[in-house]
Amino acid sequence: MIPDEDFIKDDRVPGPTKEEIRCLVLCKADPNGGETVADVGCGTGGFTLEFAKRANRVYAIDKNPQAIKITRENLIKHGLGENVELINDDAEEALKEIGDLDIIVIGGSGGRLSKIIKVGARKLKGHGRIIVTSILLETKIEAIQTFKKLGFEYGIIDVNIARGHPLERGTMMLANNPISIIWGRQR
Ligand SMILES: C[S@@+](CC[C@H](N)C(=O)[O-])C[C@H]1O[C@@H](n2cnc3c(N)ncnc32)[C@H](O)[C@@H]1O
Repeated sequence: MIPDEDFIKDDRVPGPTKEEIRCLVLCKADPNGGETVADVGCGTGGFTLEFAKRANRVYAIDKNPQAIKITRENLIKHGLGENVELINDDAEEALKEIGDLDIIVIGGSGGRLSKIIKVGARKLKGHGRIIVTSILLETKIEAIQTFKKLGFEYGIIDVNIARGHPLERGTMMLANNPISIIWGRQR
């Protein structure tokens, strides 16, 4: 897993998704090397880089051109990118244009989550899965409701991570913001 501090960051682009959360998303996505993956709302490329190392092909999609630029820079910094296509477009439009997918990770939806999941679901191969990360209560409810409507199996975890920070007298545990991971797959 790539440490958070090894990513190039930008004030105009949120991310990277914290290392421990990337780890759990990979666990739920369970890539074995042969998959085609879409990282929807790639931001700084947190998921894009991890999947570039573990899947066959990755589409990194973001509507913010600065996010695409930073993701490209992070791929280059880490010697990755040969199997990555960067797409600067809105998620729904981009997903319509690309081929079949095994894994879709959604880290940003701009209030269009339900639509994005539905468009993405049409591209999923039989065993395909969609993983959503969410900091908003409303987003996780929307994800679950959409998976239910699609007849998908689904699951959710809330993750609260506290990292140890060394102080003079000991180690202080500092909490990160809680985040939810919601996943769905065809039955
Ligand atoms: C929280 S950031 C994702 C961080 C990323 N997972 C990382 O590790 O750097 C969310 C991103 O989603 C993008 N986004 C939001 N709505 C979108 C949409 N409808 N289509 C494409 N990108 C979108 C934003 O531009 C932003 O860069």
